[in-house]
Amino acid sequence: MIEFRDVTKQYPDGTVAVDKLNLTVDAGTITVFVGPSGCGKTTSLRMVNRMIEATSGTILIDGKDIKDSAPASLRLGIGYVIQQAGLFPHRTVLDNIATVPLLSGWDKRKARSRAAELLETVGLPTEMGKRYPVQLSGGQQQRVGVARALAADPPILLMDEPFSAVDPVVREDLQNELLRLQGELDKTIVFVTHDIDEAVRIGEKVAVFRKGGVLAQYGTPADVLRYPADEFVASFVGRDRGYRGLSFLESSGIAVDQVPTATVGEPVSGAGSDWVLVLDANSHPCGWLPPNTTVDGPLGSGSLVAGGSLYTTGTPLRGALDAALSSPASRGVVVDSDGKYVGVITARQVLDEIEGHPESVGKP
Ligand SMILES: Nc1ncnc2c1ncn2[C@@H]1O[C@H](COP(=O)(O)OP(=O)(O)OP(=O)(O)O)[C@@H](O)[C@H]1O
Repeated sequence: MIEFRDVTKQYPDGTVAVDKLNLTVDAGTITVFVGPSGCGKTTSLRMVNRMIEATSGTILIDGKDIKDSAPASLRLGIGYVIQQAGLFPHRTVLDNIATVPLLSGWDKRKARSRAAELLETVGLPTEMGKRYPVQLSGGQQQRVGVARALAADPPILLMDEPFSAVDPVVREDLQNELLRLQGELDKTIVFVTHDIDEAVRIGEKVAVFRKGGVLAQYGTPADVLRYPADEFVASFVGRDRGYRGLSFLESSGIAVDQVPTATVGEPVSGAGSDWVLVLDANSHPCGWLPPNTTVDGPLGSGSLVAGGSLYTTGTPLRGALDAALSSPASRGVVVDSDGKYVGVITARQVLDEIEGHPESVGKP
């Protein structure tokens, strides 16, 4: 657990970067500091490992004032990941990852074998260990940066805009990877970003900062989206916050309808005036047959119109709305957790479900 108690940082030129910050980061969670540029996120983060010293106030880690630990020994328990990974260009990937274990006195063999293990943990092939950072893509470098921060198995990980230099697709991969890793490692992670989408995606708690290093709101992503504390937070999280909030609204009991179905490889009995949903032999949806399509003989996949996205029961309603809106038949296909067809829903049904939900988005 990390506690900020009345923490203020004023730089020598008089800039107050962080103003009386009070906040507790729970152990084993991902807490995201988010806010516009210059609002004190990085300064707050770097005060935790004493790369920046607070002007006043106290920071406690597991109840212990960080000022009572020498910065070098404090940092052994705190991994640090920065934008563009910050790898040493003249060291191989393996030696980059082994940096902290070597500094802590491990022998070279043990440090390298730990590094090889970590490459795998972050989803990179071991052969990559021999390469130099310049021979890796941006996303791969970021993974190495994460591996390096994890090398000494620190309980705390500080991540400063770690994924902001990669393209959106790689970024999503890295976010998923971080969530997967956290499921296994259970670290206390503080993650800085200026991107609200990233914040609500990966944060269990989100701290929204405003200019002058003032904490505007601290809560779960769902709370920040549904009940922004003030106008600043409301405008920072954006006008589509209602739609984003659907990410947190789940429905296990949404009522579904049925449509005519056909199976690939079998004859279609009596094409009618409605869309026909085509399934494979295991009941997984493959696509749609438009109304009044005649099929001679067994149904091949060539005559199908691609389906929209699928909605898995029990997952957030945002997926249900997307399935309904992206379906050529104007009905979203609902599947169970094994991907088997359950039924269909219209956008209207999803909206009715949202409106009837006690936690409905935007309703206090
Ligand atoms: N060494 C410094 N000397 C003086 N002012 C500084 C120094 N470092 C940061 N600042 C100022 O402190 C404020 C907070 O900066 P900080 O880097 O913590 O913000 P941030 O929210 O992380 O911003 P960004 O998203 O742009 O990185 C800014 O106004 C910045 O200009």
